[in-house]
Amino acid sequence: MAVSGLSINHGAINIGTRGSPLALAQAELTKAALLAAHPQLTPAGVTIVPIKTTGDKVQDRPLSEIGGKGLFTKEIEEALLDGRIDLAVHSMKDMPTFLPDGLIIAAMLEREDPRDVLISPVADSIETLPKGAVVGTASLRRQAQLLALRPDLKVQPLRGNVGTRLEKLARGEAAATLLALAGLKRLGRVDAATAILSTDAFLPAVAQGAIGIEIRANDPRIAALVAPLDHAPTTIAVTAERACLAVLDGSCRTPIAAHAEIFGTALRLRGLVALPDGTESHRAEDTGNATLEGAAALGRAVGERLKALAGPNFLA
Ligand SMILES: NCc1[nH]cc(CCC(=O)O)c1CC(=O)O
Repeated sequence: MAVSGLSINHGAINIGTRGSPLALAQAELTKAALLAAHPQLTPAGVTIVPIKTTGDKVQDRPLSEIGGKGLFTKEIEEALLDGRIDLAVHSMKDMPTFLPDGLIIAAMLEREDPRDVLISPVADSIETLPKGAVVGTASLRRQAQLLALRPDLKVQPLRGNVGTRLEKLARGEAAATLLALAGLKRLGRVDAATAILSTDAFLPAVAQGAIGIEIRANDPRIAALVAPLDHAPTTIAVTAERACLAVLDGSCRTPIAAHAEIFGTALRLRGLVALPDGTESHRAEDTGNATLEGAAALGRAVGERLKALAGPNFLA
């Protein structure tokens, strides 16, 4: 490692992350995992560096309108390429399908529960929401699946970090919202959940609940450091989901969901593409080998099936 004139920096590790409470909680989880895996590391030797991203600055418009994915990662990836940080901790759900040259996802922590939850002060399920009620969500995937179940509901954007959204809901800005259970768990706010939605009724986003660790592709020191943090079943499942997304990723305005599960040596992947208004959707499902190669092949196969089912205009 280079030693500059003033700062002697042998082995200090900088972890880049967004500054939201959820992102910081995920960075702390990663730091704790690093310290547990490497007794020679000290808490003072591992620094969490919060970085503001475009996605954090824009609060007034749906992210799908400003360019969707990448908005939460660009500035962090620049810091990684510059050497200001050594690893970046991301919600894999927010990661673009393709990474910039020179960066790789070197490890994924064990996935948290991938399901979505309903949060509502006025109803205990999607079915019992009042007719025509307003549901706050900026996610087209959630909007499409919700409107398929309840075409009478109105969907409005509800932005901000998880805490802000819960506050907006409590103030009556919407009758309900939908959030990832994983985020609530990591924030210690599972108490806010009204109902957990089964993956059969509500297919999760690609990689929902998974935390990825991104590093420079040419940094063997950091690669060795994060290797023990990788949870292979999570990486296999998320590889299948992201391979499916890569086939379909024509437009960030097309709602896409995909969820992979391991049963012994088998990997099952279910995928969905839908219109944002919920009036049309297509599902595909297949099973492959629960290996990295099997996952990539399965993801591509399910993606191609969905593409064929949906037709060219759908994904345009
Ligand atoms: N798009 C924001 C985002 N990115 C990751 C999570 C939750 C944690 C996860 O899915 O891993 C959330 C909030 C939400 O969708 O409720």
